[in-house]
Amino acid sequence: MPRTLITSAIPYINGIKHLGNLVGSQLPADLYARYRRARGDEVMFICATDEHGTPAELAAKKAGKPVAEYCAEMWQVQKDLADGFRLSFDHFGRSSSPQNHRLTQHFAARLDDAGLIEERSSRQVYSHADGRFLPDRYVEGTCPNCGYERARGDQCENCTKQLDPTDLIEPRSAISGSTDLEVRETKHLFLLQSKLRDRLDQWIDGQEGWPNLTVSIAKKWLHDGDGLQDRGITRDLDWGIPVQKGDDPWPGMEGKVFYVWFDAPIEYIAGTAEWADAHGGDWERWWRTDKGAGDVRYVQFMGKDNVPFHTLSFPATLLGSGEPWKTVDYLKAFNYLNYDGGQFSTSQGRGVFMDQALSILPADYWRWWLLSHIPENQDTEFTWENFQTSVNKDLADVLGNFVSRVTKFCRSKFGETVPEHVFSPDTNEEHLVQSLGDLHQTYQTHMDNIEIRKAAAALRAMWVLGNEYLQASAPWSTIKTDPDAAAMQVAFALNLIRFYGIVSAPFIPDAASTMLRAMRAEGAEWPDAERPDTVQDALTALPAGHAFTVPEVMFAKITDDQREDWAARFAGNR
Ligand SMILES: Nc1ncnc2c1ncn2[C@@H]1O[C@H](COP(=O)(O)OP(=O)(O)OP(=O)(O)O)[C@@H](O)[C@H]1O
Ligand SMILES: [Zn+2]
Repeated sequence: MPRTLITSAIPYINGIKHLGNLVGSQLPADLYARYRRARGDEVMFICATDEHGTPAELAAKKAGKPVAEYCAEMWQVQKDLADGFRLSFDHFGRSSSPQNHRLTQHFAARLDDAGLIEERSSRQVYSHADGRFLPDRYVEGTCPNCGYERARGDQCENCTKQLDPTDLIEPRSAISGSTDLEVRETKHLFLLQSKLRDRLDQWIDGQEGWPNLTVSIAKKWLHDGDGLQDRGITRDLDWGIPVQKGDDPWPGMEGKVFYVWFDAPIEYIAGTAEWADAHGGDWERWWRTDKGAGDVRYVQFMGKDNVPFHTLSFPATLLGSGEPWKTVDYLKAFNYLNYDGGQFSTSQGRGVFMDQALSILPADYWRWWLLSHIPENQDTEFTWENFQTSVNKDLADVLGNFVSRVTKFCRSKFGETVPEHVFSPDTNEEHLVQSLGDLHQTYQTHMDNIEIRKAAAALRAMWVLGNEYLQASAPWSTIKTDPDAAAMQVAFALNLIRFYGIVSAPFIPDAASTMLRAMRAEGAEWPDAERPDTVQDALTALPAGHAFTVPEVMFAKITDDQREDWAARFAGNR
């Protein structure tokens, strides 16, 4: 059985995620996980909260809670919202887990043994007004690379360059805004990424079929300017993974913790170990090529700003350890989703957030719009008009309407079972089988290649075919002259609902299970487009006499009043 390991960039703990975060990482990862499971793979789908670092400390302080307590609560909030969006993680872990402590300290020890860690006195920004060292992202200033004025000390979000706070022009404290900053000496561990540059370069060259966005970002930071820089991997903070060499103390590093970007990706592995401890499985067969992970295909999902960490920093940790760890096989990165003429922003509370979205509409409405408009090749924008149009057209008019018409018509004329009929395909049926077969093949290929917008377009086109078939065959007229033909048409259309229930499930899992439940066809298997006669077989799967029910309305249309109300309610900042 093929085995697929899937990870989504892990969401930071300090607040509820917006729809941009969702569509840039967790949601497409879920789409793919659901698809691979439907295709019969053994799947391990891991996500977690990213809990360390100053923003968590500050958010806890603001909430008046100890940071550990705050993180535990926010983990639950994020977990519940993930469930609400039907994100089918095998495990939703926490980067603060004991498993991650152990693994992070283990990797640091291995890297040190390999001569890839060096203790350096570094100069760090101390803020007199705040009475503390300022970690990277709490120093803001102008990017030396592109001139963006709100660059953070760890990275410029405008040009994606990884920065050190001391690189910034006109630095200021992001906590207090104070410019009364002083650079002080403090000792830190550095990962000698520069020594790994050639190995990383070869490793990237050895990858087949990586998307352009991924390769170009990686190559840029590998070669531009001075090339890949050594990276400080420790911080003067309280909340984090204590710096240790495996189980042993690290002399001189007392009181320091690992930098959040060092421990966060290791949580992909630790999250699998958490899963194993909770469920009694073996995590190493997913992660160690010497322990059975040789046949695993590992796919990562993330927004573009995370690409350097996943193509360079995390692989540096894995390769540098000298141990046979599984590295990523395919890395799917996304551009940004913007919100109504501007950017989504967690800090400014701009946009629609996951809890708000679910408070106004069920998950499938959002999943469909987000996935069919995912910022795959360029940034895209959420507007309420566009959202209303897509939902009303694709989900209500096309798919929902088809299911409703077919099931209600059958109930009124033949009762709630597939009518007795002889399958004698006429031109309409032959056309449908042919066209649906072609589209299904296209759909499957795009899903295999993780071309999400193209896959959504093919799925939508398959739904449209159902309505076209109904219009062309017109069983409500046929029944007056040729009841046998009408019975066959209705039976055919009921089978189409079952087919839609199967193939739509990765995108709209709730509506898909409504369709399959209504057709009493739960557990129906994916029709493999590669097999001959797949569609024809699928469209004759429900035999005469098979009972069904008429489902509740699957999708309500969004009214103009609702659209205006929501646009007003979610304008401005949270
Ligand atoms: N507008 C966006 N569109 C698509 N993906 C995004 C967007 N903003 C962030 N992401 C991605 O969301 C994932 C989770 O992000 P994370 O929780 O770390 O928040 P973040 O990157 O700090 O975003 P923000 O600054 O808006 O809080 C990351 O993979 C990131 O690349
Ligand atoms: Zn920049």
